[in-house]
Amino acid sequence: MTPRQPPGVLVLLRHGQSTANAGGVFTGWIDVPLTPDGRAEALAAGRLLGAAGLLPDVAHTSVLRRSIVSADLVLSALGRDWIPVRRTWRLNERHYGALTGRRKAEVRAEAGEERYALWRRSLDVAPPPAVPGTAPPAGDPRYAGLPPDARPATESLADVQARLLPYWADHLAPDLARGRTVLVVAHGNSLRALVAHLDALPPEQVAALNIPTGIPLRYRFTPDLRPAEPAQYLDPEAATRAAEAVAHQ
Ligand SMILES: O=C(O)[C@@H](CO)OP(=O)(O)O
Repeated sequence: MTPRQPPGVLVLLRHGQSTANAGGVFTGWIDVPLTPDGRAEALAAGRLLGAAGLLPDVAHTSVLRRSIVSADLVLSALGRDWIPVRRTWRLNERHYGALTGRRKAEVRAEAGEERYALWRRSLDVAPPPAVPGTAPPAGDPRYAGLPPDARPATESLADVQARLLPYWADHLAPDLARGRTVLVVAHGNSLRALVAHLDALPPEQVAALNIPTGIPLRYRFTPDLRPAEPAQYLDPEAATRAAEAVAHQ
């Protein structure tokens, strides 16, 4: 029997700061660009990966440009623009329903602290659905091939997990099983959904989980693709500070 290859390393990265992040706006599936600071964060993430000797063999992004451009910047900083990159709507940010495009401070004042926290961080509560035709995927050609039952009007974090886990099983896990270093550049809530799954977090820990922009999070695995140790941010102090800032938005 040939011995199994040791699994590869997974690096999760939330895109750099977007214009909506900077403006305190619920983003979801809106396709906003990075700010200049966000571009700098992505380049710095590339340098952190290089310093840690983590050179991606393959990358995966959502179909939203803040993740696409962040991945491009990371790979260019590493001189690895040539690796294969796959894009999927399954890594998109959580669809924020009727909150999409609204200012967070305004929603919090209207809905109250408790509902605001449930909408942002609970596992099961989805925001109210978007009025049909007012938010992507409506009218956006990148989603033209999505079947009607995969076109969200809102999503809870559990809904995000349900659409993301097939991608983990079909693409991310097989890349890792082949020993590849796998870079996933995605979003605050799609990464919360993946981390909650990988770390088997109970709902109360999911509610307290915040992912900072632009700081790589490294996972090493056992042969059956369970985390071999707690995942590590490549800049832990900056990650703690930035995650607290996200929590208090
Ligand atoms: O607006 C969003 O789509 C997300 C991530 O930016 O925000 P939050 O951290 O409130 O879930």
